[in-house]
Amino acid sequence: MLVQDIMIPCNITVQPGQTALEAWRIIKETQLIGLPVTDRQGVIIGIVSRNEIINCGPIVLEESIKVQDIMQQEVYVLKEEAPVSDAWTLPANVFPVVDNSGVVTGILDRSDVGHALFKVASQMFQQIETIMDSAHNGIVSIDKDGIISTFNLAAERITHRKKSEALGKHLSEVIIPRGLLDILENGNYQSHYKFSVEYSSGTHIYLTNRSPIIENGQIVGAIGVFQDISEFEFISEELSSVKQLNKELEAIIESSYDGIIITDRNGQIIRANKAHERITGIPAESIQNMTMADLTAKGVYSQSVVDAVIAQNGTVTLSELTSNHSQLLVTGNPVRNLKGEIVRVVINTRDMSDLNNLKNQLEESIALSERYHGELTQLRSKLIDQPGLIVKSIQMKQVVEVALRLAQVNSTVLLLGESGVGKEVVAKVIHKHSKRSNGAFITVNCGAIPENLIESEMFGYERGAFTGANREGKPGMFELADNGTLFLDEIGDLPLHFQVKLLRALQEREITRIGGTKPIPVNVRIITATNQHLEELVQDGKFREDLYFRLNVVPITIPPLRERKDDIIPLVYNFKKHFEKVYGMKKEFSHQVFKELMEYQWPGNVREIKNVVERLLVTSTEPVIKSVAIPLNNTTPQRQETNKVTVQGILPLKTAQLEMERQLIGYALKELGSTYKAAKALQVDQSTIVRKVNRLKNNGMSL
Ligand SMILES: Nc1ncnc2c1ncn2[C@@H]1O[C@H](COP(=O)(O)OP(=O)(O)OP(=O)(O)O)[C@@H](O)[C@H]1O
Repeated sequence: MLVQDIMIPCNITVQPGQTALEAWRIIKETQLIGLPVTDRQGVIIGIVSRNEIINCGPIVLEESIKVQDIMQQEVYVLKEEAPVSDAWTLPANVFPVVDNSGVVTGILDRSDVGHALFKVASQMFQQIETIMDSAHNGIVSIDKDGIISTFNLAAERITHRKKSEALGKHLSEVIIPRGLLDILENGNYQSHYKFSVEYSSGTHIYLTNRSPIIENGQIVGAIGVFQDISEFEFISEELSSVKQLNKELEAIIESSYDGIIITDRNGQIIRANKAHERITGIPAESIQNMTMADLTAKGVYSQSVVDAVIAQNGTVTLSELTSNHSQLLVTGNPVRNLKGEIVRVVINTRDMSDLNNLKNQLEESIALSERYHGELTQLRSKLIDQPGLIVKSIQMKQVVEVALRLAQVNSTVLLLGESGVGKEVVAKVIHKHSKRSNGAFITVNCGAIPENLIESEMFGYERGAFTGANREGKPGMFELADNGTLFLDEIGDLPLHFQVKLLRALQEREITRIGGTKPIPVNVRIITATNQHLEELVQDGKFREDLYFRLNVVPITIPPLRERKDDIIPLVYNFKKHFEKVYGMKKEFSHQVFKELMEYQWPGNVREIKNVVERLLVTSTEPVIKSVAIPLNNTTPQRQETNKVTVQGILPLKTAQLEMERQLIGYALKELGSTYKAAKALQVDQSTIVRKVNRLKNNGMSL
């Protein structure tokens, strides 16, 4: 606002020599608040104001009182175009106003200046309030006592408190964050300060700038501008997850072995991966400026899959043969906007030549592996097919396969199975296929050696070691089996006192002959066998646990014949052929014979089959044997068969006793296969059988 806008226009002036009364009359007539006093040249030299004339009282009515007597010489002349605020700062109540050439054009009253400035201030205040209310950010100001003095519309919206409720109240009664009060105390400016407030509806995050209001160096209040950025925070989180997603997508596209290009609906290429460069030879950078039409023009593709996708409004797969004879499978997938319009096409290019090569290689590998498999099976069956060894059932094949594998290593093997199942046969297979096959295979039937002889049998003795010993001394089984295999059958019958010695020999790999002082190193592979339950013997204290663990390194269980019936007929044929050769005869078995043999439970297992076949061949007079004439299951006689012993003449009782024992024990051993079983069947101790067998041998009688 300028001086000319609020001045009272007037060009009347008075001379210093004019009477005060004259000046009073002019003021009264014109209603002016004062008149400028000019000299003869028209220069303003003072001012007479209405108040001053009145203050002079009745004296002004006297002719002698001149203007110069009552005028104020300290006069502040204002230019028409000066801002009104200039007048406010000057110490005068009436101001003469002049134009640019210094001619008096008006009079300005200080109270008009005050009114004008107040009006301007009101307008400005109104404007500031409008500006504050139109601000998106909440604005709150407080005075030095924390009383809210400003609270704009955005603050209303953000805090859900009415301006009318907020103004004049202490800040802590209106809003939760009290940070503005801290500013009153510390006077620090706080910029971009983030804080969150928990509401029942959820958490809101705010960003605020707070600053103190300072007047004359004193904090008189504080103002805070704040913004609810919960939405931005959410968007920012969304944005970073979208960015992450974009990165992942890029990584996926780049890691694809297939070529991938993305175009807009017009075929303009937006993106292509490295694999596409590998397949087509067009650098991924230069392809960015191309279209699908360019690629077809270059002969990379014979037709545009983008056009096909647009035409068919869906996924399209095309088969392409490139100029360098690569076969490509090109699939275009449309990407649609919310309206369902196609906006992008993602093209996957697969080089089928690689796949075809791989397919061919795979087929070749399969053929090769089938050939190797066939050869392996042949080799395996060649290995399994040992002369005189029948391995037809799956169970027995598994046993022999394991045995062949174990032949390659030196582990101690424990063969488990009923009497006559073929434990010794399997032990021999292991030995025969091992690196020790050139060494000896020594079998020791632990149950057949008298307790007092076992050590000398196993470890040998030096000359003169004991009475009755060979003069020259004798090597034991360990020495005989050096560099070969020692098969310890019926290991469960080993006397306890010898078990500890055997364990030491196995651990130290050396033995000491009886009567000897020097240990003899031996390189022997130990295979043991038993038809007893060693764990039970261990529990009963009849077998040392440490020896049991030392021997039970690799156990192989040979199933009984009744559990592998597929072996029965091949075994029968095998033994038939064998005994026909031995006895020089040829006979046939009827269907009935095979049926009976198949149905029988074979408690004596393979050994029993062997005996039965021999018996059938030698006892039958017919060329075709019609049935198994002898009772098959007569292997474990429990009844007293008194009529089985016949006396045909007189002979010494001792001789008769020996002969009876020879026949009976010999029969039992042949039928049942072990001293253990024979002892059980004859209802005596096993040691009795062993003792009697030795007595018979000592009497020159063979079993
Ligand atoms: N698979 C087989 N093929 C041919 N003959 C076999 C087969 N299995 C065992 N035999 C024969 O059966 C008889 C008994 O076999 P072997 O002595 O190996 O049995 P074992 O289990 O060791 O018996 P024991 O426990 O009584 O010592 C032997 O004459 C052996 O040749």
